[in-house]
Amino acid sequence: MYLFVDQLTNVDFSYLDPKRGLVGETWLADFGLQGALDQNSMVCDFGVVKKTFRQWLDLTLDHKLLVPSQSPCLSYQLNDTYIELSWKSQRGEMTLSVPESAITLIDAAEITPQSVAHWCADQAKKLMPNSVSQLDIEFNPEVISGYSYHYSHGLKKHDGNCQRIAHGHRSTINISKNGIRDFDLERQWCQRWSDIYVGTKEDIISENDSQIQFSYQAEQGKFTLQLPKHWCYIVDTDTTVEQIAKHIACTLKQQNQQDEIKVKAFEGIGKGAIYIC
Ligand SMILES: Nc1nc2c(c(=O)[nH]1)N=C([C@H](O)[C@H](O)COP(=O)(O)OP(=O)(O)OP(=O)(O)O)CN2
Repeated sequence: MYLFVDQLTNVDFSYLDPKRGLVGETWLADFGLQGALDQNSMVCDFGVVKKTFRQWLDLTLDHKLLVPSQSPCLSYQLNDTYIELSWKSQRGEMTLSVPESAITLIDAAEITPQSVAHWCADQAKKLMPNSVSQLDIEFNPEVISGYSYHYSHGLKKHDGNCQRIAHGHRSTINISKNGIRDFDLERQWCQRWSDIYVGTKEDIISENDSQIQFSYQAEQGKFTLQLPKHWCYIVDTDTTVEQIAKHIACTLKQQNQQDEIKVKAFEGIGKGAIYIC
């Protein structure tokens, strides 16, 4: 018998890519289980399936940086409970030092929905009863009819995992001018923010013509990230979605002073903030 749970949860994370560098991403997770029926005539109780895999994905992928451990772009070392790594992509080089818990090493040459699903199914199969003979996982991006952008960031004041300096999202945005959706502005913003690191000015500890280094101490430890300047967009505030919506709206207002600008900024899927000015 085959049991499925579509869109069991979604995961928000960043990953290292050989061409794009640091990429913020959001995927929906579908699960499938092949197995014999138990004494309750079930392959496995839906409640158990959902709770088990949601918790496991929260611990393993959500708000983490996924690193393909077999990639030639990667070099890394573990120092006690910290990981230090360097990533040489076609777009430039990035270095990072973070608590080990902020990283998941995926045993693959590249991060793709398929490689991560394959790795996760291997790891998570043992969480199911022996009567389950096969676990299938599929990751898919949300179907977005308009434009979207991929961003990474870290919220040093967050008391949960959003404090990690390189986690991210794939998000859409709705921009209206005087009550009418302006798809051209949405396109422009999403092009500007494709594969961007949105950094907070006060977290910059050094900067030269080509590189920016961010560092902060948060509850989980010290986070340090050095990136090519052209991967970054710097704001004066924290990078919560509330501040992002406000920043985008105010920037567009400066260029369109006679108009009312409304920005509905998403953080991942189905949530975000609205700012009107
Ligand atoms: N009001 C806000 N709350 C939170 C923000 C924010 O910008 N404004 N941001 C975050 C983090 O950036 C985080 O990445 C959000 O992801 P999310 O998946 O929603 O995190 P949760 O753990 O809260 O939700 P789960 O569905 O359990 O993963 C956090 N909060």
